[in-house]
Amino acid sequence: MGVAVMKLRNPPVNSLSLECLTEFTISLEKLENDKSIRGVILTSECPGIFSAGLDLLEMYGRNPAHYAEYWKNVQELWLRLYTSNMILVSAINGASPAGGCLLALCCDYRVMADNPKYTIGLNESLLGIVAPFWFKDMYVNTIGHREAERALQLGTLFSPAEALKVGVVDEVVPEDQVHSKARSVMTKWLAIPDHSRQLTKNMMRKATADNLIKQREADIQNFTSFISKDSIQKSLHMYLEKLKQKKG
Ligand SMILES: CCCCCCCCCCCC/C=C/CC(=O)SCCNC(=O)CCNC(=O)[C@H](O)C(C)(C)COP(=O)(O)OP(=O)(O)OC[C@H]1O[C@@H](n2cnc3c(N)ncnc32)[C@H](O)[C@@H]1OP(=O)(O)O
Repeated sequence: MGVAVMKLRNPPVNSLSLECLTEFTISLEKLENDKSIRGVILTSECPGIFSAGLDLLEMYGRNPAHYAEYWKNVQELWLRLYTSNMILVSAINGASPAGGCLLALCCDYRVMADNPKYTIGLNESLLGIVAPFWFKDMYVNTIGHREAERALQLGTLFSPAEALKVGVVDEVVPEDQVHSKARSVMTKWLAIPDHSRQLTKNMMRKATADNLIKQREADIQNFTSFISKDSIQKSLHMYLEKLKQKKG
């Protein structure tokens, strides 16, 4: 039926390393250029984890040129996903913090597994960092200004039930039905003529995408100088240590 399934596989936690981001972008571009493909289901092959988000090791202890290169690729993937002409449905089968949530938010429809261990949200503030304006814009577009304002400041990671209530996801289903539900949602979306759906999607998303496109270079500079600060590097160090200690 012209649907591809993209399975994220970068063990152990599907963090979006530079290599993973690049591969993701290339795969997406190939699908976009393949006229037989009308929809993509985005999911994970890592048990219990959709994606741990951006790779912290790409943002910690590196040099400014590396940060700039990394951020350019993060922007590129986001622009491709957010403005894709294809129907994107995410089958969220695990934890989905920060950049993981960002991937899901780019989709046209989000189905999440009903497992309270899985959480989703833009938790950047918990790391001592700030979600960039285009992460924020997309959050506002999805859950509204008030909910986004609160969730961004608190760095809220929502359980599936909470995520459904606030609108971060569209549907929560038993874990063993996530993929079948994503397929049935896709079937419904495929019934809509592509040209009218694509024009409508473009109308809804263009202003948000353009907001980044017109200031990509400045955004890279902002990221690079922000992430290079000693205080921010210290916060990231502490967060990484906390992740290590969690293991005991
Ligand atoms: C007003 C002006 C301001 C200027 C603004 C400028 C804008 C710039 C701001 C910068 C914004 C940057 C945006 C960032 C977005 C992100 O995505 S940041 C990443 C956020 N991710 C997380 O917080 C997730 C952290 N991970 C977890 O919570 C857990 O690992 C998990 C729930 C995903 C899985 O748990 P579990 O299965 O128990 O595995 P762990 O033992 O915790 O982890 C295994 C292994 O993986 C490492 N790891 C985990 N996450 C990451 C990651 N994101 N990146 C790199 N590595 C990660 C973890 O440390 C373990 O490593 P070791 O085995 O100990 O080596």
